[in-house]
Amino acid sequence: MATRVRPSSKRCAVIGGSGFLGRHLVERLVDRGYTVSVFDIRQAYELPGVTFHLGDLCDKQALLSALKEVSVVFHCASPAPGSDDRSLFQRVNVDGTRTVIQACLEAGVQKLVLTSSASVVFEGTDIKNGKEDLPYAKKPIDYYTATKIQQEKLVLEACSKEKGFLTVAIRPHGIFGPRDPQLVPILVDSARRGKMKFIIGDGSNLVDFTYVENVVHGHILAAEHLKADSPLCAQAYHITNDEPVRFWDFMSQVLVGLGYSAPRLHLPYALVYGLSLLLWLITLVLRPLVQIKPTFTPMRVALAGTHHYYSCARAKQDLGYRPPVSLQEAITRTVESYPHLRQGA
Ligand SMILES: NC(=O)c1ccc[n+]([C@@H]2O[C@H](COP(=O)([O-])OP(=O)(O)OC[C@H]3O[C@@H](n4cnc5c(N)ncnc54)[C@H](O)[C@@H]3O)[C@@H](O)[C@H]2O)c1
Ligand SMILES: CC(C)=CCC[C@@H](C)[C@H]1CC[C@H]2C3=C(CC[C@]12C)[C@@]1(C)CC[C@H](O)[C@@H](C(=O)O)[C@@H]1CC3
Repeated sequence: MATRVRPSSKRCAVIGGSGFLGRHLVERLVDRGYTVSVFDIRQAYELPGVTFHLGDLCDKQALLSALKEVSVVFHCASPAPGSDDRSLFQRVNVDGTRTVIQACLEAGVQKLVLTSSASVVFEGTDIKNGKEDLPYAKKPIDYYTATKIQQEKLVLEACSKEKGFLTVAIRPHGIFGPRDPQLVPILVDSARRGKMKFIIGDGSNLVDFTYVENVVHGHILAAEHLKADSPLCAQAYHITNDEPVRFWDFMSQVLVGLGYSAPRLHLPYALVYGLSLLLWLITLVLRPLVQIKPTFTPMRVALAGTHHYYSCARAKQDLGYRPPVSLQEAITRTVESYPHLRQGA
């Protein structure tokens, strides 16, 4: 009978390790002495000591070959949140996560750390200092959020001390930093097309934007503190910068830092939200004839015009989490990392 080699606790796999968060996580894990395997549908870079396994996480056999002798799995793969492909979200975030859990159990993985999202409780209305015990959104604002909820439930329900398989979910919010393909590039694209002149609402709404290295720190703390006798088992943790900021001040700082004008004119929130819903309906009706990708989707407008910031007290207490990089330092580093997106570049 073959004996299963006990995996080293420093051998881990990052599913989605070619992505924005995944790559930062891989780099930090390597710095901390972990042996890292990346599993992704694409290879975005090379790094000494990191092995790449190309495959779709819905394919259990492909996953199994990447998880050999791995003790910790970080699952941070997802289709891009801006997509409106409902079946893709269902296939990857829900069915695929079931496959990831199954593969982890078969491969003898001991810990699974899921990158969830604070948006799992967001329904488009204000959240102020939200704690992890807020109920999941009953009317999720888009397919991305709906499937992130199902994904988180699957992973937390799979936690089993009897099976020696422990799970935890990290809920970051508004991740930004160098190489982010979303926030800064979409913002700059909107500014270049003259769409960033307006502030949606009165501009006083507070939100969390979280520096990518702080999010990585939260993931690694969670993996290292997750033990059978710890309070982490089957729990979700908000990881934020712990410095809520006015949405429009943050956007303005990034824009001005890159040489663009800050938005100044105010538009009523209800009007812009209504228009974004109307536009979304029109794009749905016209989809068989023409593909339109609106900049101001109902989700983005809701995020831009409401309060949504979260307490990370639970992470502070159970993980000893403190954000290593302050918001100001994070904005400076981020702006400096995008010379190609500067005005006139
Ligand atoms: N960016 C944010 O603001 C934010 C905030 C909260 C939570 N999250 C979560 O963090 C995680 C990482 O987000 P990101 O911003 O780095 O996204 P990203 O798009 O940069 O990375 C996702 C990675 O997953 C891979 N992937 C997608 N489908 C796959 C599949 N079927 N099989 C294998 N790999 C697949 C992609 O190729 C990509 O490399 C996601 O789970 C996302 O829901 C992101
Ligand atoms: C309306 C406007 C000014 C648009 C430009 C910036 C947006 C592209 C950007 C602002 C807040 C961002 C955000 C996300 C995507 C990009 C933004 C809408 C997420 C929806 C990405 C997916 C994550 O899970 C969400 C989270 O909970 O952290 C993000 C929330 C903030």
